[in-house]
Amino acid sequence: MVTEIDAPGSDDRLVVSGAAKSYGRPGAQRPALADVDFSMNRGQFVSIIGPSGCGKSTLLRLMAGLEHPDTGSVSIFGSTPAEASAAKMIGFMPQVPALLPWLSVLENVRIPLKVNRRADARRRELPGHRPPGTADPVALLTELGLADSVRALPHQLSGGMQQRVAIARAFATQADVLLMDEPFSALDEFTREATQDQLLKLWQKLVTTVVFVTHSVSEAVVLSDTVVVMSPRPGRIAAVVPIDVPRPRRHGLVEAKVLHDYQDLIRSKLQSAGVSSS
Ligand SMILES: Nc1ncnc2c1ncn2[C@@H]1O[C@H](COP(=O)(O)OP(=O)(O)OP(=O)(O)O)[C@@H](O)[C@H]1O
Repeated sequence: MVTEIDAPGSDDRLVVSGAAKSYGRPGAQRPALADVDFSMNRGQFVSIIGPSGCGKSTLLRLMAGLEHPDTGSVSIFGSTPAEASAAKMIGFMPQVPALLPWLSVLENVRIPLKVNRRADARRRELPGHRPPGTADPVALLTELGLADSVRALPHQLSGGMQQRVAIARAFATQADVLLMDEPFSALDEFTREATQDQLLKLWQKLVTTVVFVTHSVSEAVVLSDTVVVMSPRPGRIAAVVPIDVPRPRRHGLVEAKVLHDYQDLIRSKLQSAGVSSS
């Protein structure tokens, strides 16, 4: 059964159906993911939360086409992850910013724009794609508060600033879906909250679909339309929690209380799934 995260729509959904994945040599394989089903609509911000080792990154890699499920399938708006990846429909943001140290901030953001024409042509041929396009790197960096740092080298920036450069780079190609693997886990709380706000502003402005892996219950609640709770290894979808709170979510005591209630709900779902603490 596919867990619907929102109302169904034709090719405008990202769908994972019955995906299972094991690692290890034949005869000694250990399952990492078992029978994962869900679907989400274009433009949603969905977070995946679960205990360490439950397969969150594996699931993201299946969506990115970096690995293949042993059984089941993944559809990115009607295309396979391999097709979507070749057509640059997918942006991937890892835990570490992975900036090229010899290039300036601006040059780092421009890297994915040196996309060959073949990728643009492929994107036009696929169903459910956005028209190939780019966001202006300087405008993105300005939006992220880095207008004065465009000529700086990565080592001259703080960790939070480097992560913002990586966000700008991820948004630069206007990918249809951004897959983000714990991008803020190394940031201090203050920087993390500021960076979350900036990510949300760009997400709303550029109308991108985001799948965001995190260990943080509060981060998942404040960012997401829907939080997907995974059980311990082998990972399954234990619960899908829509966060029905208007945006922006940071202001006002009433909203803060609602957000805390959602955090409690997700913690209880994690406990029911067999996670001892979060
Ligand atoms: N390439 C691999 N080879 C062998 N085992 C792997 C490989 N990749 C992941 N695993 C195992 O699969 C399981 C799921 O890993 P994964 O990194 O997806 O979990 P995770 O939920 O993202 O963990 P964390 O929250 O700690 O980052 C883990 O037990 C991990 O050791």
